Amino acid sequence: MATDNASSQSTRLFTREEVAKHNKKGDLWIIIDSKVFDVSRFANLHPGGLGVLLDEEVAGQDATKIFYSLHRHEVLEKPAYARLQIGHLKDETPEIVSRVIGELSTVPYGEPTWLTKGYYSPYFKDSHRNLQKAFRKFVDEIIYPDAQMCEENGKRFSQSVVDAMAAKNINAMRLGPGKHLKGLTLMDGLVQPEEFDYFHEMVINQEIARIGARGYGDGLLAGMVIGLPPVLNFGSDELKARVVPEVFSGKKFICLAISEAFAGSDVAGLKTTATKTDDGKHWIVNGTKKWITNGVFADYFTVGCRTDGGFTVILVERGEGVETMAIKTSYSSTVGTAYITFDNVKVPVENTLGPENAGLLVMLSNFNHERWVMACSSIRGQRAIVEECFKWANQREVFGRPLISQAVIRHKLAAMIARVESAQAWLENITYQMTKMSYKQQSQKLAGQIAFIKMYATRSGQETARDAVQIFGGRGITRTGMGRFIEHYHRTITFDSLLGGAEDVLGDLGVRQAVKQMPKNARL
Ligand code: HEM
Repeated sequence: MATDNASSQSTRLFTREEVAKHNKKGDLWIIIDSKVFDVSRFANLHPGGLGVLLDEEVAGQDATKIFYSLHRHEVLEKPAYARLQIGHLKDETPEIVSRVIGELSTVPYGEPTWLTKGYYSPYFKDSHRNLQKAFRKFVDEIIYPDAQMCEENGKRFSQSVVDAMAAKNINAMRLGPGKHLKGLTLMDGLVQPEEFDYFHEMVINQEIARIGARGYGDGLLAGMVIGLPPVLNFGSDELKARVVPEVFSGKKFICLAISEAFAGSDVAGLKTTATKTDDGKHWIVNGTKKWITNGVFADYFTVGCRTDGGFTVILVERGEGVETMAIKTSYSSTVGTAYITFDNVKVPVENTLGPENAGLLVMLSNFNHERWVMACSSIRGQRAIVEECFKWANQREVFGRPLISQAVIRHKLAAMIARVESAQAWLENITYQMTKMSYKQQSQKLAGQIAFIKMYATRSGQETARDAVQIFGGRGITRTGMGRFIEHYHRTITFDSLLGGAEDVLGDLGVRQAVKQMPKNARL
């Protein structure tokens, strides 16, 4: 994503006849979208080989069509390649535009309806639209380049990105509406803390999901999104006053440490223990945790522990007895997914989150919001894949015709569009309900709906991933080039389907919730 810098490279003007004279090894020009490139020296270095550039339909010719069937437009935006442009054709102007930072996509279904020109929505007000506009620019400019780099090199986000987010209080907004926003200037004052609602939060979640870097998306403080709420909602005032500002400002990192090799969705089966010292002033925590997002670099761990009378949540600080090791998963190590061991870790009892032995409640109270956040991101990630497929199907030619002219491809696109549109519409409805309900009402009335939408979002995402690979063919399983976002999505969508509860567990939860509401007198 960048501005169209190639077209400003040179103002030299050529005719097609002039370009055609440069058609041999050592003197080789080509035309791409009315821009003239001198590839004489580059040809030997061309990743696709020299031979293809010497083809009589390419050398000295207009190679626009063939170029775009083999390369993403971003290739021409890379400085190393952009500088091959020596001018452009007289009386012709480029047709293909680069994606401009911060702008909306004009590809059909590339944006949800509320962001598509000519459509309406009852949910989004000016403050949502203003936030979306400013935040998209922020994501394109600051987060996207870092995401692409880190996803590749496996390192965690650059601190400058987190600092920039903190300066606009984006980290605080990711925790949703609530008292924690009081007195903060949100996105340079675009939204007032008291008007910030779940639709604003949806905007933040969905814009971040556009970066096409699933691992980095989780690496960028997903641990805070799930690990800090128990501190905010159940921590003592002293604990909150110390920990929350450190985390919001990006100076310290936090993660949620519940799942273990012994138990995942089955919270009651956890084995990590916390026992009180004789003087009652400390907990001694022992055990292991697995698949902990951001655990590798976390300073704080919101840990689910077995205690004498049940289950208690305790905030453990990195220190003696805490070891974290990176787990290699199928997304990149930029996430900081950890295996954690707690070996006789001494924690002040003041770090207990919520009442002793009421830890299940502490955890459950967070699950709905966490799953809703995941649904927001997953649905937006799915839409980005629909856009990729739509573009590819239009620009790719097979058997002399665009791919989109094949009924089987249109059929796949139809199913993809229907899935993402229905998921987004359902999500907006649930979000609207959330804006009208207290947290308690949400737990009573929306736990099932949220479980279902999370299940539907990730199940439909996996179908879309499979269809997208079929549309892209070999490119859909290749990490670089045309299909790189498809390959990435196909590899990482499985994460969405497991985090926050596996699909079957969520589906079952939703039905069990509904059974509880079943009227006793209902009969066929
Ligand atoms: C300024 C002109 C060009 C530049 C800068 C360029 C650059 C590249 C780059 C960076 C790749 C690696 C794959 C990727 O990152 O997408 C590539 C692959 C390739 N290029 Fe080019 N290219 C140019 C023109 C052409 C033209 C005109 C053809 C016409 C046949 C061509 C044919 C290929 C082929 C066949 C591949 C391999 C594609 C694959 O593995 O799927 N390139 N090119």
